[in-house]
Amino acid sequence: MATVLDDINAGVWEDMEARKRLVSLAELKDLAAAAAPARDAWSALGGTAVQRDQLKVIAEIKRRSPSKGDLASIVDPAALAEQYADGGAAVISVLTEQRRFNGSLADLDAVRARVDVPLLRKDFTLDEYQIWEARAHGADLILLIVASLSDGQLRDFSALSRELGMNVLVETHTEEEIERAVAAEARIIGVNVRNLKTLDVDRSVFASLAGLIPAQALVIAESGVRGVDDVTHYAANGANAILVGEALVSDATPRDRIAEFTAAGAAAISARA
Ligand SMILES: O=P(O)(O)OC[C@@H](O)[C@@H](O)c1c[nH]c2ccccc12
Repeated sequence: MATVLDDINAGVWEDMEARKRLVSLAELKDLAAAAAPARDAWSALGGTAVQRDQLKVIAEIKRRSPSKGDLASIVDPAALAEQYADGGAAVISVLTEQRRFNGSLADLDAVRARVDVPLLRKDFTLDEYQIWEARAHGADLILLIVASLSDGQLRDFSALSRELGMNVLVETHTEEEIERAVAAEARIIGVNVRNLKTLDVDRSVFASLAGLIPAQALVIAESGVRGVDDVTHYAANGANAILVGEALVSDATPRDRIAEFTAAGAAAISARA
């Protein structure tokens, strides 16, 4: 039976085929070559040992989702990004998937023009075309979802991203997916507590899997942050960073929320040490 993820990926392919007819790979490569060099998301996320006592926040710009429906209209994504940056977000995630999340590359362009923090192009990466596209539009970090890719694709897509100066966030949801991420030499590994095949959220998945990730890698807790209790829970169980969407886009003062999450995370990490 087709999963939710299969359906999303099918739409992503169709939309990408349409974009390929408008912008050739050769044109994208020229745009990527002309873009300012990628920013260092690894360092921003505290990849250097010194900063591992902090909890970094990856703040996401997300209008809607298949699980929650409409979350926020976000007429001015750049203004939201500015609030995220002011609040101390280490990285800003911009959802560019159109059909289910109502995002676009135009959102990425608008955010890139406004803020200096590293940007994650958040999409369902299925083809190298999207990696060139990400770089051409100013992304510094891309998402690879293990459940959607073969081992060969994981390795090839990671290698291309690195050649373009970008980092890769490799997303997992099971023990086997973590093994595959590690085998592909992923340095930034996310555990999504939302199962993309069913959309069920189970926050306990993070605590049961985070310990399987090698110490050199950065561990990102993805999804399900409602407030400081969830932040504390993820930080206490080994997160170096959290990826937060809904709680920030539906908050009147996302800037303050990020500062609050950062403080709660640091407190939980010092209690764990
Ligand atoms: O809104 P939340 O529950 O804070 O979740 C954010 C982020 O983790 C979620 O948007 C996400 C995680 N992995 C993804 C892959 C594709 C699209 C979206 C996602």
